[in-house]
Amino acid sequence: WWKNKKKRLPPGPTGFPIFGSLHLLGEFPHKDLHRLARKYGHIMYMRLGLMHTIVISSPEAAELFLKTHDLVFASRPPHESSKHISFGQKNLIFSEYGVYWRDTRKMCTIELLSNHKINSFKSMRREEVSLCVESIRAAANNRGVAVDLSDKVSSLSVDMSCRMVLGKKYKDEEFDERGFKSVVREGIQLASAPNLGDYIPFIAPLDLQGFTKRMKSVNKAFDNLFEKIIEEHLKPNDGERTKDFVDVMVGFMGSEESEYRIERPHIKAIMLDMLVASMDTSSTTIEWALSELMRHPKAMKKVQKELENVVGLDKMVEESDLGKLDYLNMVVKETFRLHPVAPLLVPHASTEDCTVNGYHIPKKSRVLINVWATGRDPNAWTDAEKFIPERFEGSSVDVTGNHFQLIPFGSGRRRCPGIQLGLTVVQLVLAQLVHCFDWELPNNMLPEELDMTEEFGLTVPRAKHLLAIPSYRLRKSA
Ligand code: HEM
Repeated sequence: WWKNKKKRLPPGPTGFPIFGSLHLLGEFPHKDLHRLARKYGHIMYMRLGLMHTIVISSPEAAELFLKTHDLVFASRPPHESSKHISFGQKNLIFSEYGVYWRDTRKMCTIELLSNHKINSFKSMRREEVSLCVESIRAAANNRGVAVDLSDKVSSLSVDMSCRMVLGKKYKDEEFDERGFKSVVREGIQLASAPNLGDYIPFIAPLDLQGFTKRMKSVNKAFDNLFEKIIEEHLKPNDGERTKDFVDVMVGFMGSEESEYRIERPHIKAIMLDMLVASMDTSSTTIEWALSELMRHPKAMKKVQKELENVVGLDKMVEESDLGKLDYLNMVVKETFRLHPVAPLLVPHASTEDCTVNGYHIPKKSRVLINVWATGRDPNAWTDAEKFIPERFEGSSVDVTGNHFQLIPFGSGRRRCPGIQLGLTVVQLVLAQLVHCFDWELPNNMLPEELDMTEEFGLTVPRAKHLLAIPSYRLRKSA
């Protein structure tokens, strides 16, 4: 402590013994940290519990941590929920920087998330999106009745993720008496709830919040399902089935790598990663994009006009159309800017002492990159609080991690490996829902009256479900 004090840590609030500054974080930590950064600066130090925590709040600072010193900050801190839910933190998302992380990431990137693999699921996506459109079209026959769009989009996303990762859709009753979606939700909720054990490790075994018991129960439910699925995948494939993620991973089972051997717990942890990482991220973004379009009818009309010109009212959108939908892509970028799915990314951790911008950053610091703040930085964005997709007209700024004012997928070594898949799903579903239907808010609600309150979690969705009244707009033959 004395040594660190002499070495000039970044500025930040002084906390209490043991708890540090945990009391400063409320319901929306990204907003609290944004407020604190305005006072203390874009590289801020605070102690959360016993943990050194560095909070980054500007594009320039993010570049220093994710590019200039990327290697030092490419690890993850220990995480209670990954330990208990994700098979001993053997997952990719939370694994420490090292050989295991590098090899599993390579396997996922090449074997599971490559363009070739993503394309092999194109017809599955078309089928599932069509089913969703059909169910909304049926609802549209009851003129004037609102559908729960949040629910529709979330179910679509769950079904697509299950088919891609596990090979088929799982009905709630095939899982556990609690049902598949509710156990996934419970897992996600537990993973994002502030767990005192993460901040004050020596009290973790006391399980004062009762989280560990619930996490073990969630793990048990997944374990049973995943064991069944692995067994099914070990049987010879009759050639009818498209090779899914589990097929690929089962192929690696038992393989001896230099420092570890891939066994069932590793595979189960990565299966869970892929499900969680693909389910809520895409649906949350689609939900926010639809909400913004409903609040901005001119932008909605502009997207529909573009779709009319590029696709036409005689047919639905195909994935091959997506590259031609310039304005739709600007809407997606603007949505990521204002509503990043993971506003603090996933915590990074430093593997050694490091000096950044003259500040001492101790080894094993947690680093939180506040992309909710960088997306609103007034030095990088004009009228930063306003939804203006046109700001991207003629701009080279994209979301892939090269422009630090917009990094909803992170940047550097720990950048999201599912960007291509995530973007495809978001663009396709959004385009289809806006192309096939006109949307009206219920109860004569004015666009500006739509509640945009967030709910903080592992992802940050709308607090209240988005309800809207559809009317089918394609020609009857479509
Ligand atoms: C809209 C969609 C998505 C968004 C916004 C998103 C965002 C993110 C973010 C912010 C991170 C953390 C980056 C960091 O720590 O610096 C991440 C990591 C990750 N994402 Fe995504 N993601 C999306 C879709 C997906 C999909 C579809 C998959 C795969 C099926 C996926 C798999 C992963 C994995 C495995 C990691 C951990 C990478 C590592 O730690 O090395 N993501 N994602």
